[in-house]
Amino acid sequence: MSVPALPPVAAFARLLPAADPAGTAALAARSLAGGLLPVGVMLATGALVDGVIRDLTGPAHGGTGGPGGPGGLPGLPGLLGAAGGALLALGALLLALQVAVPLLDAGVERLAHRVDVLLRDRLLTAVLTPPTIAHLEDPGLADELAMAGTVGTEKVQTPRALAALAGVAAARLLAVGAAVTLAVFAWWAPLPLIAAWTLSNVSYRQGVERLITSMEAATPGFRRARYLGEMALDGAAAKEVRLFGLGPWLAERLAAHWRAGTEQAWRRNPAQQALFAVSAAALAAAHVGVCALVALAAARGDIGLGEVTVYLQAVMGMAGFGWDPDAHYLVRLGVAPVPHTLRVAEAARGRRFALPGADRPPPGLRHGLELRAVTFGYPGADRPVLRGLDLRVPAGRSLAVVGENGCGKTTLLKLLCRFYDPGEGAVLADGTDLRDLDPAAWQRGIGAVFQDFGRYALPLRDNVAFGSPAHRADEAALARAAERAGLRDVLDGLPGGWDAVLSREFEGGVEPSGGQWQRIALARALLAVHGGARLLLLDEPTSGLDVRAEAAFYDRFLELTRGLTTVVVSHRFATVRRADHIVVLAGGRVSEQGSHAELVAAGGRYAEMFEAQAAPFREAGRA
Ligand SMILES: Nc1ncnc2c1ncn2[C@@H]1O[C@H](COP(=O)(O)OP(=O)(O)OP(=O)(O)O)[C@@H](O)[C@H]1O
Repeated sequence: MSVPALPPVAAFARLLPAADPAGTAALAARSLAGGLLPVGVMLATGALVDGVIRDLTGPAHGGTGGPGGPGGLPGLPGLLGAAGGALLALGALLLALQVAVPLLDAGVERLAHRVDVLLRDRLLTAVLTPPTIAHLEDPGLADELAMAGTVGTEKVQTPRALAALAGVAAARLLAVGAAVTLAVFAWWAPLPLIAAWTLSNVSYRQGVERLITSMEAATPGFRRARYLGEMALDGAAAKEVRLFGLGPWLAERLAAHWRAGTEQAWRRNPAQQALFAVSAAALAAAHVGVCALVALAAARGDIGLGEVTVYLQAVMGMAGFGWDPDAHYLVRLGVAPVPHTLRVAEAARGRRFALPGADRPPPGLRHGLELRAVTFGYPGADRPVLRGLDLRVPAGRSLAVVGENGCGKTTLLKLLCRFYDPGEGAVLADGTDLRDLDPAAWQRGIGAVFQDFGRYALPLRDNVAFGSPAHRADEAALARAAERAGLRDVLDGLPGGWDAVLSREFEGGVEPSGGQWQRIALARALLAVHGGARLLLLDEPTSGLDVRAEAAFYDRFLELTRGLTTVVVSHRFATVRRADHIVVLAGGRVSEQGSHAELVAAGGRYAEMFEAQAAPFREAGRA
């Protein structure tokens, strides 16, 4: 089922009651008050003018002749005079406008924030829902996500849009009241004004729609521009930007992307300009015509001054049928992201929320893992990375995967995590296809250190405890994970200990070195194991470690992985050779497998790679 393609304003309006029923009622009341009270003000002004004239001209002219008119007890209007009654009514209406509207505005503002939260929540749920991550690498989704938060270069502000919407709704209501009032003068009098305002609406609406559509079409370019802008600010890129003199290139590319994105949006549109001119002429003619008729009727004595006042105000009030450039633009801009959010949410609907809850026990792994005839290619790629791969990973044993750059080692680990599903074949855990398991529970049962592991600008405690949030306060478990990951020295040197924030971007924060970060990631994976994970995945776990730390790691490799089903990807044979079983990946399949000794003896690709790494050390030893 697809999202019914409601116009953006309608789609937005439909969300309001779900976000905050009371706030929606406040919005409706605010619109009613803002629309109807001014109609009352308009009528009361007419009555006031009439009243003043009657009071001044006395009973002979049909007036009350002032307070306590002739004969009998005066009523309140009598006491005050006709003008006094109208003045009272006018005062009451103006007071109501002054008090009710700001009061209701508070409710509207709360509604705006709740809608914001609702939209964000839907987006977040939609993005986190799939257990796999392929969707996050889809440029189409990245564009939708960008448009769900911004229109072109403008960040969307729901509160401003909603306040503008209340204003537009009130203006429309006032316009209806004004049209009805003017129809009392002549039933057809509102018609030319409605027609002219509608024409002007069309011309403005076309312009804004064109602007928003072209801004949306330019989103991929704006995303690139934003990326370049972030590059200029990003600490990691800052070094190379300076070293390689990339500044002018960055500035030029950034400007080019902005230009390309905005050019289309602001291009002149002669058809729209012509429509705009015609609507302006129609508006002028309609106003002059209707006002002239009102004046003529007054000159003939058909209507009094009070009526003239009311009808002229009604003519002005009918502007609410037209286009308020500021308010309408704000509304349209504010609701523009809604269809994108709904589309992203719709695409994810029906799949259960997949974030593994920390309280959910990870499943055991008793027999092991198997990849059966797995063929897998990344979405959009023209060639598969893995082609009919068969591989067994016995439970409780360690498996090392080696192979040339780009042969698919990391991809294999990602399939084991079910970040992607294979195109053909299956990944099985204890004989069950991963697709038939609860993805959240499965992922919860894995401790992993990827090459691009997370470096969180948070306290060290959180950086490690993310592996098993249930053990966040378990000092002994944290200390053991730190110890086993070789983090003890790092910890001793940190001024804040476990509470030191790992980023110089925050006051008092520290910046760990590359190798220290790697040990932190390892500690996190080991804490996950402590929390019950039964599968440990290590992707180049020692690439950032110094010689001593690396030696300590592989000395402890057997201890770290004992009893655990472990898959380690590494180019370092010092680590690889300690695994129970080793496979060489080539051409998307396992090309060789066995123990280190068996593979060296076989004299194949593994032996070649091992020799290439060992030879320089042997020669250095001889020298
Ligand atoms: N997210 C992705 N989307 C598209 N292609 C990808 C993605 N990740 C990796 N690839 C491609 O898949 C192939 C295998 O990548 P993978 O990272 O699995 O190789 P690897 O054996 O781990 O390499 P290395 O030894 O360099 O770490 C490469 O050609 C790579 O370009």
